[in-house]
This record gives sequence, C-alpha cells and structure tokens, in this order.
Amino acid sequence: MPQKKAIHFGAGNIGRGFIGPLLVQSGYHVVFADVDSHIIDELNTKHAYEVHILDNGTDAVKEKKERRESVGEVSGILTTHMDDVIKEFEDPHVQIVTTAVGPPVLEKIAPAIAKGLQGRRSTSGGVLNVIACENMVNQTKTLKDLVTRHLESEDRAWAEEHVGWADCSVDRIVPPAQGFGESHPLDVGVEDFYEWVVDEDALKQDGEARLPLTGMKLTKDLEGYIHRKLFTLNCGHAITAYLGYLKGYKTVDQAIKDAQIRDIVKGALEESGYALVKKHGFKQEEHEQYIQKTLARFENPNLKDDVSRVGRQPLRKLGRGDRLLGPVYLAKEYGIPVPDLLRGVAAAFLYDVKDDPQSVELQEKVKVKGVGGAVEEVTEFEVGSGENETVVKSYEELKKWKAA
Ligand SMILES: NC(=O)c1ccc[n+]([C@@H]2O[C@H](COP(=O)([O-])OP(=O)(O)OC[C@H]3O[C@@H](n4cnc5c(N)ncnc54)[C@H](O)[C@@H]3O)[C@@H](O)[C@H]2O)c1
Ligand SMILES: O=P(O)(O)OC[C@@H](O)[C@@H](O)[C@H](O)[C@H](O)CO
Repeated sequence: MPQKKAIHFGAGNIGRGFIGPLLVQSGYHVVFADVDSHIIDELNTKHAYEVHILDNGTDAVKEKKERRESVGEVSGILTTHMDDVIKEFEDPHVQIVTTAVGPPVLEKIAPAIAKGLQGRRSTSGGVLNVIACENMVNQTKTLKDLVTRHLESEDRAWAEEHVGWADCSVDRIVPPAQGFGESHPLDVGVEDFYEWVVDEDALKQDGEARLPLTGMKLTKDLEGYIHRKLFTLNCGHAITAYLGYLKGYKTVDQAIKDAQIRDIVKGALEESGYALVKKHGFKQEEHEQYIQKTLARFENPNLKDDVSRVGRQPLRKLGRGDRLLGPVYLAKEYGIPVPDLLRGVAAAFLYDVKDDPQSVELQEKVKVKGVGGAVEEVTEFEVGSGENETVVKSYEELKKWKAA
C-alpha cells in the first residue's frame, strides 16, 4: 500500500523536534513546507536527521548523556512555490496538515492552504484534518477563519464536508538547535517530556485518515488542557524570561535558579493554579505536582534555552487570553489575589530588546503614554484600578533590578 503523507508548515524547532517525528513514527512521510530554502534543500538532500533528547536527569547531566532518535521519510517544499504546495494537497495520500510557524504567520500561510484545498476539491481528494500547533487558544479555528476568507462558496462547502479543523495543546520545550555541527543543520535538541492533546470532536474521522497518531492524545475537554499548559508552563516560562532578562541572565535555567526570580514565578503559578483548579476542577494536589514538574523542566541546563526566545513578542504574550493576562483575568473571576502574576506582567513592560519589534513597540507605548497609560492600553486595566496600580508599583520596583 502506498505510504500515507502529511504536510507540515514550519520546519523549525517544534516542527522538526516534535510534530514531524511523531508523524513519521505513525507511518507518515512528512513534507515540510517552509520559506527557508536552506532547510528545504537539506531536507531534500538528506531526507533524514536526528533528534537529540537532552534529558535533565541528574546522572544524565553529570555524564552529559543524551539519547538520539533518527527521523527519516522527510522532504521539503517552499511555500513560495505555490504549484508545489497545490500538488501536495492534490495527492490523495496526504491525510493530515499541521502547522508550527508562530501565531503571526498563520495569516501568511492561509492563502497557500486555501489554494491547496481548492486543488484538492478539483481532484476529488478525500478527507483531511488540519491541526495548527501554535501556542494560543483556538489556533486552528483562527487558521480556519483565515483560510476561509480565501475560498469561494463552493470550495467552502466542500471544505466543511471534507476538512476537520482541530484545536490542540502542544507541549515540548525545543530551543533553536545548537552544537550539532555545520554538517547536521537539520538536527534538533529537545527535552524528553512531551504532550500533544487534540480536540476529538473537531476531527473528521474517516478510514485511513483516522487519528490519534502515536504520542497524540484526543480529548473532549481541550479547554482544560490548553489553559493548564498556557497558564502554567508558558506563563511561568515568560515570567522567568522577563525577570531573567532584567537580571542579565542568558538562559532560562540560569534565571530560574535565582531565588528571587523563582519565588515570583512559583507564586505566580500558584495564583494561576488556584484559578485553574476552580475553573476546571483539577485536583489541587495533582496540579501542585504539575507546577513542580514545570519548574523542574525550566531547570534543564542542557536545553540552554535563551530568555530572548522565550520572551519573544511580548505584546502577543500580553494578549487578553494569553499566558500572562489569561490567568490574571481568570483569577479575577474567583476573587483570587494575583500579586506575583502582576509582577510578571510588570516585568514584560520592562522587556527592552531592540531586535524584537514587539518589544520596541511596547517600549514606545511606555514612552508616549507613561507606564500607567501603557498598562491601561495593553491590559485593559484602567489607570486608577487596583490592578493597574499594582503593575505600576511592581514596574518601579523591578526597574531597580535592571539598574543594579
Ligand atoms: N519551540 C518550542 O518550545 C515550542 C513548543 C510548543 C509550541 N511552540 C509553538 O510552535 C510554533 C513555532 O515555534 P518554533 O519554536 O518552532 O519556531 P521556529 O522559528 O523555530 O519555527 C518556525 C518556522 O516557520 C517558518 N516560517 C516562517 N514564515 C513562514 C511562512 N510564511 N511559510 C512557511 N513557513 C514559515 C520559519 O522559517 C521556521 O522554520 C509557535 O507557535 C510556538 O509557540 C513552540
Ligand atoms: O513559542 P512562544 O513564543 O509562544 O513561547 C515561548 C516558549 O514559552 C514556548 O515555545 C515553550 O517552549 C513551549 O510552549 C513548550 O511547550
């Protein structure tokens, strides 16, 4: 039987280090679609690479042990070559389309996906599931809306019947590849832990295209999983990065070892945790273990994860439903005080990195409107409100860390 295929947009860290390998383990040939011609050329020359699992167990660290997994059955196309994209979508062996390009890039790949779906319809292609693996709530629904704008009504009707659009929660820390040598540009280093949870009800389950894949969990309660991950792992990660930046640390593991930073991060995760337990009915004890496990993941020294990667795009991270304000607003619903979460929000306003356009934009807002005004605009907590005042006070306190 000919091999089933997957198209994955974004041959970056999470694409090569997590989603691609799980698709391959599940028997798919993975066609990576990216704008990076160097990576695409390498994929089409080597058709294989290695994932280095940078275990953070004590012995492994001492002995610099690492496990490796070989990933074969991969190739690449450029998203700028529309004919190649359409040809892949027309291939009846393609059953799943995944993405890991970053939330702001979804609108850029939407026209290519729309053209691909038009081609698939015109060649009477079968059922397809699309899963966007981006760190945001409703990422695949967002992609569906963006793609639908490029479809005529008959194509839309076909897509409603033939395409499943499933949101998900995707979790594995994958920093940019480092130290594998110039002759291994596709290799990537990852942590051992992973979790990929997909909204079961949104999938089109049909014949060969049936899911889950190896390593994928299906759920009917995706909101609980995505909130737990985004408001714990990503929340703590972002606060560690912003506070780490203020103290001049380069990596997340260095920052989380600092007692002052750890106290704030732990406090923030406890505040967020009380809200998550109330909202989703998690068991308090199990959630505390989840927090402990999360902090241990940040400590992994082998990942060497740069605070600038984790802190990237602060305005996105300060979005109303995202990792910082999401738990703040959730806690507010239950009257839970959130001083450490608001310290984390304040730290984001101090993140001043010239080659990050969102950091530059945020600093400009602070310059033009003052801290309180900028906080009001971004967080929707009005000047004079308790939350706004707490963020401004924390901002002034944390500013001294930078000066020190
Ligand atoms: N790295 C992680 O630890 C991790 C974990 C979970 C989720 N995520 C999420 O996965 C997504 C990707 O993150 P990453 O760390 O892999 O980033 P990355 O920068 O390593 O990878 C993104 C890839 O998308 C490609 N790309 C950019 N524009 C494109 C376009 N127009 N068409 C096709 N490809 C394009 C880039 O060339 C790059 O290869 C983000 O949404 C992130 O939040 C990352
Ligand atoms: O990818 P971002 O910018 O949304 O967030 C940065 C990190 O927190 C993130 O990539 C984590 O490493 C990942 O979410 C772990 O599953």
